[in-house]
Amino acid sequence: QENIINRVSTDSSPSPSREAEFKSGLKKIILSIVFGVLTGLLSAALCAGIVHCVVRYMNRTPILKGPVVFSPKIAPKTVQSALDSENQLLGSSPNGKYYKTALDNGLIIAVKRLEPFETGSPETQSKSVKRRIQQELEMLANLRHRNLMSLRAYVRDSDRFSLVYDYVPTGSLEDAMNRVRENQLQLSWEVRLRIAVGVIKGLQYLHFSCVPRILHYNLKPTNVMLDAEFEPRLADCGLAKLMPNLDRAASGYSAPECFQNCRYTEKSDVFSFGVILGVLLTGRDPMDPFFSEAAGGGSLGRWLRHLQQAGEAREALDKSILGEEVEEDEMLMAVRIAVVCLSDLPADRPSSDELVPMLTQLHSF
Ligand SMILES: Nc1ncnc2c1ncn2[C@@H]1O[C@H](COP(=O)(O)OP(=O)(O)OP(=O)(O)O)[C@@H](O)[C@H]1O
Repeated sequence: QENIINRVSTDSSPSPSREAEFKSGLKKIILSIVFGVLTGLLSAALCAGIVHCVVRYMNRTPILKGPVVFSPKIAPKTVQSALDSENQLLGSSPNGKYYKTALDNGLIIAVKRLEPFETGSPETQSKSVKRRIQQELEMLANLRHRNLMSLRAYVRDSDRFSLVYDYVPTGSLEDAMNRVRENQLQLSWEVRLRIAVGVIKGLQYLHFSCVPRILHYNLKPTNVMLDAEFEPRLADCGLAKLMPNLDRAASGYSAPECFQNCRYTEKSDVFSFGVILGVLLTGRDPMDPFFSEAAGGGSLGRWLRHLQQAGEAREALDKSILGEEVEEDEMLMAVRIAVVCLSDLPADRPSSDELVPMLTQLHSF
């Protein structure tokens, strides 16, 4: 009987060789499952990547040839022939030139011919630059606001873009202020305030109503067109982004941070607005050598701040707009607004959204 019990007990425990066989089989099964799952995941990721690339390739913006027109009044053929004909130069800068020209149907347009955007670059790189510029221009063409110039059309030559806008016979704020300085034009405080309000409303639209928000990058009186009623319309919105060699240094309208750390925000546009408001109030050109010699000097902003802190802000005002006491109080309040817009630190400047009520409610102070 003891023999039988011994035999049963040795039969029920697996022999060491069978146990090892079992373990190695289990290992193989687990490894096959892990390998299978990994291969499946890798193939799925590869397929997804290929599909993604194909979809992106199919959806990418085609590089367009010939004029792209956003206005029913303009026939593409007439734009090309107008560009090729003799045109009158309106303005010039390192970024490009503005020409006046007439279409076959009599419509007069202003054409900004941007400087070549890239030279000597590899073909693929220049194609991606062209695509990026086209996308930006399509977005700019969708902007609609009474205080913005609308992009009517654009044409791409081999290495440069020409942008078509309405021609504004009354010219820019710079043209108007030059005539004011030469006593050829009188601009009342009421009109100057209307110009300031229109400019800030245009900026507010770019900063707060556009998605993604748009920065002007180059706000100055040559880029503020005035219609016959002196309603301002901002020109060249967002174009500076398309100009890699943008030269702002000499303008007198750029915020200090643009030179110090090349950081441009919507508060940098607000600084430029502050200079424009200062120009409207004082009648002076910010590049006037007067500012390098003036007390507290160096710039229009520092001079205004110095006079305001000394309680002498009235001294800064353009003599040709002084008159009624109520209006002068508004002007003095506007000097304070200009000074805060011209703060050295962007965070100390108000936003364009805050400035609209500040300026439109000046009458109620
Ligand atoms: N749509 C327009 N209608 C009439 N005149 C225009 C128009 N656009 C521009 N101008 C004229 O062109 C001038 C501006 O030219 P331009 O933009 O080349 O100079 P800028 O503003 O100094 O340069 P940038 O904007 O490239 O820094 C304006 O002062 C105005 O006289």
